[in-house]
Amino acid sequence: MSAPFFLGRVIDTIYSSGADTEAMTASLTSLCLMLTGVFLCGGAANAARVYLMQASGNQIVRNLRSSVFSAILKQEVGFFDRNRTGELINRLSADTAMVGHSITDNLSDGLRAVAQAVAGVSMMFYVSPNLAGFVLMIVPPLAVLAIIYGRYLRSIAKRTQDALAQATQLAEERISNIRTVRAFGKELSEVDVYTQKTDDVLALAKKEAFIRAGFFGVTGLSGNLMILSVLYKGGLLMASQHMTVGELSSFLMYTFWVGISIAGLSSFYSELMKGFGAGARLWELLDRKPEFPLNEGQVLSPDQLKGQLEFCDVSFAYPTRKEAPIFQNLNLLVPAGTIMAVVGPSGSGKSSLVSLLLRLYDPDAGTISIDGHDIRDLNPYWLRNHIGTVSQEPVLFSCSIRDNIAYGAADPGAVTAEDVHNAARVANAYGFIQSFPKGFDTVVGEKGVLLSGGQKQRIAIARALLKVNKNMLFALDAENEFLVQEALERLVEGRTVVIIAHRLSTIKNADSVAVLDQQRVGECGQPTQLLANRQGLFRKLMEKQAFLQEEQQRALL
Ligand SMILES: Nc1ncnc2c1ncn2[C@@H]1O[C@H](COP(=O)(O)OP(=O)(O)OP(=O)(O)O)[C@@H](O)[C@H]1O
Repeated sequence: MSAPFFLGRVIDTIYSSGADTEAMTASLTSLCLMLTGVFLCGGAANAARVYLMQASGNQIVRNLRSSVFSAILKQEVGFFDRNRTGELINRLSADTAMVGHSITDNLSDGLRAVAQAVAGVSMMFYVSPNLAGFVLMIVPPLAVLAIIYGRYLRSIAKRTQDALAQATQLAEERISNIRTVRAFGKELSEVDVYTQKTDDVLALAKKEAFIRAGFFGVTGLSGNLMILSVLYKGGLLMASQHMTVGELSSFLMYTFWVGISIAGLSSFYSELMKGFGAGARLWELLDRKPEFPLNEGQVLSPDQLKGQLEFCDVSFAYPTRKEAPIFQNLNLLVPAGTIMAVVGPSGSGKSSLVSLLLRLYDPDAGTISIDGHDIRDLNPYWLRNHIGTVSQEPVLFSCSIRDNIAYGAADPGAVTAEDVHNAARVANAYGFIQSFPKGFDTVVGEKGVLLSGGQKQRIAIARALLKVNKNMLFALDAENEFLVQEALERLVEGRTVVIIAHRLSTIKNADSVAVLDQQRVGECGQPTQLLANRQGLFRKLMEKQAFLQEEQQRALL
């Protein structure tokens, strides 16, 4: 707005200088050329500013996303019991985008507004320090108001992102479990629940719009007040001959200019505060130290690792349910190279035992050791790499069967097609994979939903095979069909195995069996010996278990 004014002043100066027409034309031409240059340079500088801010902004968001993702993946399993997937996904996508916006596009516009305001205020002081001092008295109360407003906006942005995370959490859970939702015919009621959650977001957005409108109203009003004060005080100064008409009119122009800059600054400040609010949870995530390290600690050499496993006086309760102990003074010894079947009623803690062995959680008391080394001293990354697991419901990723199997290897990129085929053969998976039109390139769907339970297990066995290490331990919880069982037997040959057993046939193949009862190992010994004890826990459990076939029931009697 001040550019034409500037031009007018310059032309005025040239003509009033009394120079001859030729010189005037020459200076006017050079002035026009200079202004064209400035104009073009200004365009180029603006383009460069926008491009650089966008490019660096995208880089910042990318770095932020990757740091947040890395911080999430480093957390201990207990963290994931407390924080839900959809919520974390929301942090990773929506919160980072908001922070990104507030420090990129917005920052770029903000910097321009700051530069404009500084230039405008400087010119005001240049033209009349006296009048500028008077007009800018409005700034301190405006600044106080801005601080209060900023705090409120930050907290509302934080609450909005939290509400959005809740809605995303619900959507993620229902979409990823659509089969269950559909089986219960809950589609419509779920839509209602989701809409309610988004209503919370809307209510907060309305509040934000209201408070923002109020602040913008006040900043607009203060711009007008500045103009009024210029007219009032400037009029007085002019009357007392302390100011000329030209000075007052140029001062007024600069006041307009500063007023516009303040509007730009308000918008910038609002977005920045929203970004700070959205970022609060991100900084919390980034600063959170996992309860135990991921890749620190002792690493055993292959000849040190024999595979003897011992639970000694272990007491444990899940972090989210400290009041409900799962184990109390549990003791269990699995000699190297033997198979230990763990049995017990549902909820007795069989899977929890495996979680402790993998150090997904730490016991509250007692120790778990491998070849005499407390697993808390071992590098968790190394430990998990030496324990093969196949669970009852293995989770596959939504990529090809080949990629799913190769995932088991330390370096999936180095796995050859032959390695994958061999692993599939040993795991009894080769036949069914080849029967698919796309063979090993078949995509298995999210969590492997496009495969049957047994097929998933056999692919999981092939995946575990690629992780095989000479003296590895195994924790198994999968045995429901013959082909799976046969594959498992090949997988575990000669290794220390803890198997969560559901079938008598599996138990009979084990060297010993441990019965979990009342938060400890109630009975442990050879399966045949335990079966012979009619009053024993194992015998009673076997008699009770519905999965015992009639034939086996008779054999027991
Ligand atoms: N992540 C968790 N947080 C809190 N409690 C849990 C968690 N996982 C399991 N539990 C609780 O721990 C107890 C033991 O569960 P666990 O899964 O180890 O039993 P299980 O013997 O393997 O049962 P099942 O034979 O039914 O699979 C149960 O009461 C369960 O509710």
